[in-house]
Amino acid sequence: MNWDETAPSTDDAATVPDRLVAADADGEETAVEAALRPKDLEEFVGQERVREQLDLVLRAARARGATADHVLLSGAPGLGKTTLSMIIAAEMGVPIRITSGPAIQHAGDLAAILSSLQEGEVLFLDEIHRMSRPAEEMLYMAMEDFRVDVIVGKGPGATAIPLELPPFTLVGATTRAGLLPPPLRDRFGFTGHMEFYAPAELERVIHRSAGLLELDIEPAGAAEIAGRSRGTPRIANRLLRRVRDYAQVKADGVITRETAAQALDVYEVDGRGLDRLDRAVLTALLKLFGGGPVGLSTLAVAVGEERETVEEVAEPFLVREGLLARTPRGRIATPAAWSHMGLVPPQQQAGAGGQQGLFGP
Ligand SMILES: Nc1ncnc2c1ncn2[C@@H]1O[C@H](COP(=O)(O)OP(=O)(O)OP(=O)(O)O)[C@@H](O)[C@H]1O
Repeated sequence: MNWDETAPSTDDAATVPDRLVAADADGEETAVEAALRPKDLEEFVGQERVREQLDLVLRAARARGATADHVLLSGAPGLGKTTLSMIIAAEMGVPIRITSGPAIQHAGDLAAILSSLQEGEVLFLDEIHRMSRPAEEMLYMAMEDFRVDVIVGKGPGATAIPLELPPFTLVGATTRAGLLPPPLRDRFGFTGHMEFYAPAELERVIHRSAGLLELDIEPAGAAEIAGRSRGTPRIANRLLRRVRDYAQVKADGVITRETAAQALDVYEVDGRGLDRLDRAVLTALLKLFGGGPVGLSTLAVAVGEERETVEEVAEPFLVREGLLARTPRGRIATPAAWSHMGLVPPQQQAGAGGQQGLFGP
């Protein structure tokens, strides 16, 4: 494998340092993650539809003795896009080159990578939606005709020198498929959308990782971690490692439901996967603003965080979980938010004659 660069795989979103439930990989995690990556489609947990479709695409290409079609993988961070790209290369028996959109600032950067690919090689382009425009245009031709025009010189004297490329498979990954220009999207032969994982699937991921790390884990312990992992294997693996530390220091090393729950309580990741920031946002919304509606800026000031942090780091998960809603009048808490935080909505406290809330009595 060949790493062209190791730029962080975050979007432009605000980040909170050392957040245990962040879906992006932190710098030191890469090596640990590499050890836990499934090596083939058989080992890859969940994503049944994408897996089945991809299996057909790869088998057919192998049977024809051809290079596999270009593949676009979309989905949130930490769901396994990089892992799947490595599996594609492994299944096809070819090497893989890994780079990312932000690392390719000039068309020349891309030309250098493309011209050094081996025949059949997989080029994994993470965050493909963040590539520069000239590089993107060069990629169109490379994907379609396995050829690029390298521009030599400047101004009226500039000439385009055509460069033949070996056939290769581009695997593009994006958190936002909608941001890709249609001409680029159309050049992929197969698009797979990665979904968040069901708790039972995360349990399988956790058992598999526990096996590789030689940990003693009970099924109920795995279920407890899975329930707090926000549908994301990367978070599940990270929580597992923290629980392992706790079990080693505070218990006899065995990961039971109790050990897992106690460990994750220490790390302030609650039963539903909310962390300190998520809970602070909900607490302010419920206790200070009666469940809303309240404007984002006001909510951010109340929590003592930047507006972007609340909007980009905390809110997406709270919205996904059905705990918070964004409305034109501001943020509101849902009934589920009140019950998750163990609080009673004001209209219920006031009894039947009390003020009618947004969700009725
Ligand atoms: N389906 C899966 N089965 C088992 N483990 C998985 C699966 N998907 C992801 N993982 C594990 O989760 C971790 C993160 O996966 P990966 O790096 O592939 O995510 P990603 O979608 O590429 O994230 P990013 O977009 O942030 O780069 C890896 O350690 C990998 O082992």
